[in-house]
Amino acid sequence: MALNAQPATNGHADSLASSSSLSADINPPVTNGVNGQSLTTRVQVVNEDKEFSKDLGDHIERWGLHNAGFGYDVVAVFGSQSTGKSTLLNRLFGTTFDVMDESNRQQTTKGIWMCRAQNMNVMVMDVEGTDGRERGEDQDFERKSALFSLASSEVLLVNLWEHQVGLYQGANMGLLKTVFEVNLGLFGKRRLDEATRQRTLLLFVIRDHVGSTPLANLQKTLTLDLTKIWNGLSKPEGLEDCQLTDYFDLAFTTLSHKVLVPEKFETDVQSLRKRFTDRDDPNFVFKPAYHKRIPADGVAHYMESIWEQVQSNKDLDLPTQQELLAQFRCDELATLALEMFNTQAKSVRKPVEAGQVVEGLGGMMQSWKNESMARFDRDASRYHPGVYARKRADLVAQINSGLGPLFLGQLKNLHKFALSSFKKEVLAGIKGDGYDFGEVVLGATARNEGLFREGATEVLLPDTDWSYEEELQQLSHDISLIADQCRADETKKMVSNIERTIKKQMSESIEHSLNQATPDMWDNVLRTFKETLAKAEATYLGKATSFNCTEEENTTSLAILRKRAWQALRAKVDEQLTDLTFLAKLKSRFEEKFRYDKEGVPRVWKPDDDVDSVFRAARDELIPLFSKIQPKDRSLEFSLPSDSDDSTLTDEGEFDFEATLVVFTEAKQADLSTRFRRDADAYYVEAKRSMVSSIAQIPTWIYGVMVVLGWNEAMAVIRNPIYFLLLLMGLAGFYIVVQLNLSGPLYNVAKSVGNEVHRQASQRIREQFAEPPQPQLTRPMTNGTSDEYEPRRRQTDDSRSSLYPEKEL
Ligand SMILES: Nc1nc2c(ncn2[C@@H]2O[C@H](COP(=O)(O)OP(=O)(O)OP(=O)(O)O)[C@@H](O)[C@H]2O)c(=O)[nH]1
Repeated sequence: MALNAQPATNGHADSLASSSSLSADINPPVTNGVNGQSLTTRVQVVNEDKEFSKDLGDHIERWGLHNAGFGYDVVAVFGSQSTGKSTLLNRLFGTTFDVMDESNRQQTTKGIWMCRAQNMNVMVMDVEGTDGRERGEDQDFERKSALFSLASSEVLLVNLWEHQVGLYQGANMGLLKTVFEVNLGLFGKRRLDEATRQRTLLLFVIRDHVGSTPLANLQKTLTLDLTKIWNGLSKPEGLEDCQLTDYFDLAFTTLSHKVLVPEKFETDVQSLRKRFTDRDDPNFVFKPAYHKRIPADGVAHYMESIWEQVQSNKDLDLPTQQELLAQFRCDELATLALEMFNTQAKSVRKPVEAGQVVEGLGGMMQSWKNESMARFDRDASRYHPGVYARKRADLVAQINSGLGPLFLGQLKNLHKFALSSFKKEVLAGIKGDGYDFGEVVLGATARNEGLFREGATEVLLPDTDWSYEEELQQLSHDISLIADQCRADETKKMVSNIERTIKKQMSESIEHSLNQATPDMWDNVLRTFKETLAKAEATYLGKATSFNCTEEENTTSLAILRKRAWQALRAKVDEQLTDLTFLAKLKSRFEEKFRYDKEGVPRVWKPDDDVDSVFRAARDELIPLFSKIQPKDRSLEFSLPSDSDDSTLTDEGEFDFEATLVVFTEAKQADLSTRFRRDADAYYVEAKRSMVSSIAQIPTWIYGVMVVLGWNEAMAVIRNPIYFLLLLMGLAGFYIVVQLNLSGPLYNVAKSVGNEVHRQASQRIREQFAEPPQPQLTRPMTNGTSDEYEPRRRQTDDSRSSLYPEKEL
């Protein structure tokens, strides 16, 4: 048979609908809007085939009790078949259970039904009547339903007719015996103390109370019967002396005859209802001690597992069931909380994976975690505390492990960001002049490590074993690597700058020394070089302290600096001693040596001078001097290790210092010598010629002859006053011209006058002796191509005849 869930539309519910007395207290069924169904929709929890409904959870949700926590109660009714149980429940709670049709008198309630009480957070269970005619001798269901109701309900209503009191069978004593027995099975296995012991209220409702036997008497009879049953039970070991009242509270009430005195019946129902609704009523039934402490959202699962246990005839241990329920529900709630967390965390997973530093990630992570934990705590904390604590710890661990990759990702991204920001800062800091490299690096390191630490602290959640120390150490290491690289670059730059300065400083002095080409030329060059290098090294060391360079780095850099300086010197020497420059230098130097004497006066070679040896000395002295860098003073010698390992800083191959000392190789020297000899030989020849010309001068004796022959003329000028006066005037004029420096202008004037006189004279002579002008020849008409030659031919022809007719005449 299928399980039912029916709204209150059954025709048998007319007795409820027609009840005017209840209408004042119980409002008409209200709907909760879920599929338009009534809040008082009932559900068959267990059907006739003893199958448990899968819909109970949905119904509890529909009844709006799902989130009630512990704020709900469960009441069940027991009693023989057709004793007005459903009628009573409907009257008391406004439920919609089926009521038997009077004309038919057939069993109506089959299995176990449940319905929510109207305007009350109460779940009401209508249990199939005992002594079921329909089930015959099937006592199994009776026992199982009793067990189930006892495990789930706080209050058990035991419904019986007044006339059944005192009877064993009629008063359901058999059923009650079963209840007591199963109760010992359920709760008796553990000796629970007063505080933790779960109690159940047995509320006996004596129907059709006529009034002749007062309630007190009926109560007494029933209590005696119950005690008798209890004492007759075989109790488990250790619980032999436990009393009925240790587990049950007994309460009794009567209801008047429904048919004979319906008004009185209604009044009794109303006052009984008050015991369920009015918390201030001294007989209020829903005492906290009766509550089974199952949160409302776990009721469906709890009841189902109870029924499974009951159905499979396994021992039912409620505390264990509660723990199992707690585990089940806590798992469910943890899954929900985790889903909620994952949905929230998903939004930042991508950017973090893509390498972005997500601002305020730690705050977000904490809030997701808090929200998810709050969601879990709200429902799960109502379950078994031990299970809840365990599951909570599991959930925290799961959430933390979900957040772990975000934490690590954020650390990685912060690392990357801090590293690149460090690099940028250092590069920006060392732009321009006047910076202290060490300070720039220290500042950038502190700032970016601080930045990382700040970001990492923000993302570090409190109740985790996470740490960012390792990543921070890695960052510091990477930063120092970059700083080292920058320092190496800076050092390189500095060495290059110093090298430039060295070049500038040495240049002029070296040029001068090489031009002088004195025997101590290399001494001067090396002295200048060493002084400049010493200054450069001092500059380097001064700057290197701010770079935080290590001793080793300084040694390497200085070695490079020395080598570069030496190479600069060599380059300068090479520049000054290119073939052409050197030949020119040789020439001028040779000229200087060969053509001028030590005082710089031009040499006049005399026949007895040893031109050849002077020439050879001048020629052969210079090339050896320049061919090797070799100072006269040995203390000025400079040396470098040939195998200095600076291949990282220069692109050059192997460095051989000794080779660099050689300016001209043997072959080069020979070549230069040959080329120079041609020029030098020319000077030699010139010197020889000048010797010859000096030999060809006027002999001295000629001057003696001239004095002897001119003696008379000189005497005549001295003795003649006119000649003498003219001589004096001439000398005076010469003196004035020399004193006033007029020799130049006078020379020019004289030259111009001379030129003019010469020109005039030439013209006169030409006029005097010139031939008469030639007549103009008419150019003949020709069409030939040789016009240019024609006049010349004619001129040649006519020269013999009529070209100058006057002359011929
Ligand atoms: N005499 C009398 N009859 C009643 C009383 N209450 C209900 N009845 C009648 O008893 C019959 C059975 O009522 P139900 O409420 O269906 O009884 P039940 O115990 O739920 O029956 P099952 O569910 O079949 O076990 C109906 O005809 C009712 O009208 C009452 O207080 N006194």
